[in-house]
Amino acid sequence: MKLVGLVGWRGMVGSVLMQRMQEEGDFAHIEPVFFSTSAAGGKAPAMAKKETTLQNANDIEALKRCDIIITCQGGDYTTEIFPKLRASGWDGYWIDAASTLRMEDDAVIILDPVNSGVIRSAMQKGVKNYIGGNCTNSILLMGVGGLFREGLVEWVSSMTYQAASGGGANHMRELIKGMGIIHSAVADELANPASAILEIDRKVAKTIREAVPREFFPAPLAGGLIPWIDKQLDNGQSKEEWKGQAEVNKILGNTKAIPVDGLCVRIGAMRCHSLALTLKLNKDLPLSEIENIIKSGNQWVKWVPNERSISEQELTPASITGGLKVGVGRVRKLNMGPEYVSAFVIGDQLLWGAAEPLRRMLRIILDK
Ligand SMILES: NC(=O)C1=CN([C@@H]2O[C@H](COP(=O)(O)OP(=O)(O)OC[C@H]3O[C@@H](n4cnc5c(N)ncnc54)[C@H](OP(=O)(O)O)[C@@H]3O)[C@@H](O)[C@H]2O)C=CC1
Ligand SMILES: N[C@@H](CC(=O)OP(=O)(O)O)C(=O)O
Repeated sequence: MKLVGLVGWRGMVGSVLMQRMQEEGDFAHIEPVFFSTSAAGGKAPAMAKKETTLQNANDIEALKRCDIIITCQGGDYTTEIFPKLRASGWDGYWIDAASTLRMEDDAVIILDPVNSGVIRSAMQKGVKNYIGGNCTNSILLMGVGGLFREGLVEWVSSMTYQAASGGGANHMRELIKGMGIIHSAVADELANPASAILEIDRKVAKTIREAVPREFFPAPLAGGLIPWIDKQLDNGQSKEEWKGQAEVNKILGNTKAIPVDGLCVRIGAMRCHSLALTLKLNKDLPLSEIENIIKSGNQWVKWVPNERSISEQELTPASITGGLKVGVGRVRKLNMGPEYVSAFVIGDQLLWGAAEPLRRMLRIILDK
């Protein structure tokens, strides 16, 4: 059995990964070795088999024993450890959730329901570095990958609504704390149906400005939004916006880049990212054909007809969170012309956006 090193397993992405690996029986096919940057020598989690002690995640010799390493420890860890590990002569498979290596020539961005051809051809060529994509891009392609597969997309504008979980566990906690603080500020007035709504609104606005915590987010997210995600680039894009075109085209293995651009916005959802898309197709296709192509993208597409009631119920974080289905709806022709099509895509960013492609890559390697 292959020795598989697991680094970052107790973090937020890592915990979702462990949960999914248990659900899918992945541990039956591997000999796991659990690593930690903070608790080496401690007890490994219950999924451990022979190796029940936590190994030091910074110990190159310990890592070198592994045939495959999966890490969700983050970009700093990858930057520090990966070059040393390769320099030591380690030739195993490196599967990583962090963005550090995504755009390297010797790395493939993994999203096998969309790019299994790219992955398999890289494996044949001996590529050993397989990196999970940015959550927003993975959800975009899980949703409307069928249109890209058919070569129909001339360009796409992607306006995003991204959940707090994209920042990490502390960001999710800050969002909930903020919601509680806002409620507490007007709990008495809310309990009284006769209280004046403008007074409630005044108190809420003051609370959002002055009392909602902003230790992790740069501005209050509860009751608000933040129209910037990640670093600022010289061309005015945020780094998150830049990743759209760079990663989507790399995932698809395109030689000629399809333009992908838009604004990325943080909203007060917990772990579902949503995207409002404008797609310019290179043909005027009937909507029924567009629907069939989108549905044929992969088995996780949850098609939602463009009708009010079902869209309100099914294309929401409440409906999508915690599951692998990626909702696609609001598909219609836009006033700009018959080739311009809208779509709303929504997915759990910790599943397809982070953990799921990693465990599926492990199975691809094990099955090869
Ligand atoms: N959040 C997201 O949406 C996405 C994240 N990623 C990538 O995954 C990486 C990991 O993200 P994420 O899982 O959110 O990071 P976390 O901060 O939740 O976890 C990272 C590590 O922090 C350490 N840690 C310290 N304190 C705690 C604690 N109280 N509970 C759990 N772990 C703790 C753990 O390492 P140890 O056990 O060694 O101490 C853990 O493995 C990111 O840096 C990013 O590169 C990729 C796609 C999406
Ligand atoms: N930046 C994403 C989450 C993330 O970790 O992305 P990446 O893996 O590209 O750094 C968000 O905030 O929603």
